[in-house]
Amino acid sequence: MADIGWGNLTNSEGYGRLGDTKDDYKILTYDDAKVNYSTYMHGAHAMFYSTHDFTLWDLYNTRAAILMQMRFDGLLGFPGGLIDQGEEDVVSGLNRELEEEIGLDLTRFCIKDENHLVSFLHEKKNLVLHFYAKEVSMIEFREIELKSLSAPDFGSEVMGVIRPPLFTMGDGKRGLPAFLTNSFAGNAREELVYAIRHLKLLTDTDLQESLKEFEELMKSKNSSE
Ligand SMILES: O=c1[nH]cnc2c1ncn2[C@@H]1O[C@H](COP(=O)(O)OP(=O)(O)O)[C@@H](O)[C@H]1O
Repeated sequence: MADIGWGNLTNSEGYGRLGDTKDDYKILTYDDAKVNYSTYMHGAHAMFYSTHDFTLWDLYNTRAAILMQMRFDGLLGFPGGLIDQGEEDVVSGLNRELEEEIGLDLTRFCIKDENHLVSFLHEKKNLVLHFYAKEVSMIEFREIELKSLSAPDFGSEVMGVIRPPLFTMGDGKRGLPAFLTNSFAGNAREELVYAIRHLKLLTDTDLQESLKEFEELMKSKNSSE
């Protein structure tokens, strides 16, 4: 394919380059990230979720609705992005991205520091990624989801919102294990798993089993390529 270059993306495309491994990301405290890594590029993403008790086909408890998105680049991720230089702070930058990407009503659902869940350092990319999670009611979740269709970035930077399945089907593979084999932006997969574990959206045993099946699926996927 002809090299069409990066144009306006030249200065930021390196942050999203593929090939990261799980080990490239180290957990940092929020304070450490802000105080000791202030010269690094910072990015922030948010997970809106609502627990619910719906059982699909009288079989699978869906447990929680989580909002993720299909991005312009074919990767799955959470809404958010890089914090522009000159932006007051990380959450202000994140809320700006959320308004653009999912049309979030900031008067009701804006992200605050207290929603911070975890931060990661990618030393080689000089990048710090912050991750936030906000619980809303199921009615509010539906409202956020529907409003995303009329967000400024819908259809261009964001191709649609999706909900990851949290259950595992009878074959032990389809459902969450298969979902996790998709391609994710940055460390969005690890963030999703971290949130499921720390917000106790699945039991430790169920999550461990899903992760084991996911590893198996990845092995067979890689060996068939
Ligand atoms: O959901 C996510 N979780 C964690 N990292 C992500 C997620 N989405 C994108 N990234 C990473 O965050 C950085 C910023 O990418 P993003 O495309 O969100 O920002 P931008 O729209 O401001 O360029 C890149 O390193 C990308 O790989």
